[in-house]
Amino acid sequence: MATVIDGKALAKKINEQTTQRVEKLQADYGITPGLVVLIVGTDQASERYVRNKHRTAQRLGINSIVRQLPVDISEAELLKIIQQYNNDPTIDGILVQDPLPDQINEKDVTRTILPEKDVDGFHPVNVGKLFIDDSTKYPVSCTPKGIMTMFDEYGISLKGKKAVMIGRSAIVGKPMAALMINAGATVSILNRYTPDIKDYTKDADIIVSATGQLHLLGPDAIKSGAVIIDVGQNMNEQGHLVGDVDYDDVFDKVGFITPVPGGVGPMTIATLMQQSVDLAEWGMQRGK
Ligand SMILES: NC(=O)C1=CN([C@@H]2O[C@H](COP(=O)(O)OP(=O)(O)OC[C@H]3O[C@@H](n4cnc5c(N)ncnc54)[C@H](OP(=O)(O)O)[C@@H]3O)[C@@H](O)[C@H]2O)C=CC1
Ligand SMILES: Nc1nc(=O)c2c([nH]1)NC[C@@H]1CN(c3ccc(C(=O)N[C@@H](CCC(=O)O)C(=O)O)cc3)C=[N+]21
Repeated sequence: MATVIDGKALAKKINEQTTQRVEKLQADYGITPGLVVLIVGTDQASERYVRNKHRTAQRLGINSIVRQLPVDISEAELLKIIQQYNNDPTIDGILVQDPLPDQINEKDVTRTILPEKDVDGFHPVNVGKLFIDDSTKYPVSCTPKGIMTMFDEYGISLKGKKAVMIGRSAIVGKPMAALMINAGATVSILNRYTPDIKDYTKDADIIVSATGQLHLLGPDAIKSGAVIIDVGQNMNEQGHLVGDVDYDDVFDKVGFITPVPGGVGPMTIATLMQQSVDLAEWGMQRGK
């Protein structure tokens, strides 16, 4: 029998802790964590995620600012806006929502956000710290970090495990692989050119899938008792939100599985809130 990893319930628990931390920062130091989300253009899915983030932040007592920018904004203009928030002491975290239009080079954006305000953990300095498993405090991409919280909560150890990461993006695949390497797993990172992903997935103890491909994994692709973490957000043939994995078909075979919706998604948002407060606390400790 599979255990469902209930991301929604765990997110609620994390959000309660975050609320208490926000209250304490306010009571002890008169500080309210500030998060700014910049969204370029009017991608529907992006707008929905940003709305969710904004609502959650407000509920938790975080000062959340959402700025919708025109789809034809120049890169120079966007970088200037980021600089303004870099210099704004009321802002602790800056997030620029993916995807960005073609005229904007994502890496320029990533480099411009101060590492100390990089709530997504995308800045090269923070990515470098993750790869060297640095012992200081630094932000990490929220989706992979939230998945590590899920492993922890459900007593899933990575040490000595065979883990497969399907996808190699800067937001999910690479940082997730790094976290699993740091936790002692043996990690394979697959991409669209991997000739046959089953060669890897059928032996894996842990599979994290972040591809955005419907029906990527069925029961034939997985080992009995495997842990399945489904990051994908896809619309199926019936117009429902589903993951990369055929959930119902694999359910009886797996050990643990995250549902979509209600798995990784809510944990991404809870981790973003948690990390916004982390940045505010760390800033204060540095004597910002
Ligand atoms: N739940 C959440 O909180 C979040 C969900 N998502 C969702 O996760 C999915 C991935 O997002 P993101 O990482 O941003 O997407 P990207 O498009 O940046 O990356 C997708 C990755 O999947 C790989 N891939 C695509 N098809 C296959 C295949 N058939 N076999 C093996 N690898 C494949 C690509 O390979 P290649 O590099 O070779 O092109 C790429 O590395 C999306 O559905 C997105 O909506 C994303 C972020 C957060
Ligand atoms: N700079 C940046 N940082 C991000 O973290 C980032 C981004 N850009 N661009 C887009 C992706 C995607 N993403 C999601 C967040 C929450 C859900 C989520 O809450 N999903 C719900 C369903 C929500 C719904 O109803 O659509 C669930 O799975 O239960 C999904 C996806 C963050 N992203």
